[in-house]
Amino acid sequence: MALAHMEFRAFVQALKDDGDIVEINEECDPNLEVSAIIRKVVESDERAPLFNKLKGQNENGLWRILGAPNSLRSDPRHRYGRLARHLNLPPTSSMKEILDKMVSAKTTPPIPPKIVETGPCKEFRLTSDQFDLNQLPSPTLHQADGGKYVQTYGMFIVRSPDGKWTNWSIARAMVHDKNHLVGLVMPPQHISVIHRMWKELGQDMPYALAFGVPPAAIMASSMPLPDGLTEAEYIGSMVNSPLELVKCETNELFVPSTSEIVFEGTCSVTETAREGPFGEMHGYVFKGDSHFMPVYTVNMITHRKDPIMPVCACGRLTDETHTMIGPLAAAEIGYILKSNGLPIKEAFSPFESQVTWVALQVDTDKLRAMKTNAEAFCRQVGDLIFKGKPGSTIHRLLLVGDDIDVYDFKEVIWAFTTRCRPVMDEYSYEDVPGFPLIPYMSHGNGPTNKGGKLVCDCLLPVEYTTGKNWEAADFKESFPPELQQKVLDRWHSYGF
Ligand SMILES: Cc1cc2c3c(c1C)C(C)(C)C[C@@H](O)N3c1c(nc(O)[nH]c1=O)N2C[C@H](O)[C@H](O)[C@H](O)COP(=O)(O)O
Ligand SMILES: [K+]
Repeated sequence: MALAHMEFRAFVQALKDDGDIVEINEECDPNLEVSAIIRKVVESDERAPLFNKLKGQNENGLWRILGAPNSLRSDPRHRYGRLARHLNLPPTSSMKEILDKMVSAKTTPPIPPKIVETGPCKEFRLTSDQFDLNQLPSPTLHQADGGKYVQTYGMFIVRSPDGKWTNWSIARAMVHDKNHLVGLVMPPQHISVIHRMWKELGQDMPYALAFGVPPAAIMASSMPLPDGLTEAEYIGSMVNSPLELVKCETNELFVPSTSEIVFEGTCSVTETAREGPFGEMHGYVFKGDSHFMPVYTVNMITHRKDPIMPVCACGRLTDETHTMIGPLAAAEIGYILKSNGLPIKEAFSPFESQVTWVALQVDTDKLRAMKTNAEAFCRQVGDLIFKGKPGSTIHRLLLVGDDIDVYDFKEVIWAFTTRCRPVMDEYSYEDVPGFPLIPYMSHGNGPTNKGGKLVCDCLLPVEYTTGKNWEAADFKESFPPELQQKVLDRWHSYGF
């Protein structure tokens, strides 16, 4: 068996070994029952449900479902254990260690994938007359959804027409009919950039949609890595070994050879169909709210025996859209600011902000050495992030001092509510791309795709000049260390 971060089935086994899976062997209905269970799981950080028996499963077990593949564990010591298992890190890893791992390949040479002749994903092949996506256990995830969202944790593989850039990313897609999907393809995402390249050529875009890919790959698929970067070689470098890919049957693309399930086909550059609504990452389904999006033809399905389809039943906290989209964007944002010489130490997207904020911990010694001022510094940060793609899903950047742990929301919200004077300490951005999935954008008062962003200065003026001139009125800062130690040592003998 391969290592968990390199093969999905090994990953599922690792979760079982961690006692982090509940196997459900009684038949469940992919129409709402499965996602109701997953929703209850992710709203209570329960163990991940593996549905072994589903209505509509075919004679080769196509397919089972693993819900909540990358959500949180309730034990605080292993809170991010499922994410850690995606990256071959210890289950006790912190979010900082996980995100540091995700940016580690920025400074190591890419390791191109290795092409292999065949692999487990080729055990079964179904041509389009041999399957019906409506008969297979495609799940309906929220009762007001516009369709069966079969694609929520698979990896789209698309390549520029000149073959130079292969992009791996997650984007949602629902069943359109027995052999078609319709999916969200929206700017500035790379799948949309590459789709437009094919559209200019007047040719439909070949794609592969691989489900149950190496966990390290699905993490990078959800990260806004630079334009033109081929995730396969970034991941190879990150895990320090080449990914093994095998060629598709019906086009020139390559998929991870151990993928559980692979859909192959072309994405139309002319034909669109109604897509959505979908219970999305900010926790809302707006009834009847659909838009015309590109139609994907599924020409072939290949799969392993008894394959497992990973499913993210997204919505309110805390699921994969929160543990991945915000934090991975924060990792990229932090990297961009540091590589532009700005004194940023840590970057994180708090779940409690529904991952619409990124908190940036500032090295205030370095800040003071810059002899800058609040407006200039905040504008420098905002211009770098809000005008670029990695910041596209983020609407508030909070600058906080060295004493604030950005991975702890209690710390972030304390600094925000006490050090950032509303309006005066906030720098607005209206002439930048906005994130249309946030309800105050899609169903708000202003333009859907533009503006609504702020840089919030949660640094007090002294932090720019002479440094922190206060003590926190708390146990840690308002008592001499020896007294703190004495109290801790005697805590039980006092009677607590
Ligand atoms: C982890 C994860 C990420 C995403 C999504 C989901 C999950 C679970 C869905 C559950 C399917 C919900 C949907 O909102 N979804 C999604 C999406 N980006 C889109 O353009 N469209 C989408 O429908 N991302 C985020 C993208 O994956 C990242 O922004 C990534 O950076 C994109 O890659 P690239 O274009 O930067 O290469
Ligand atoms: K990506």
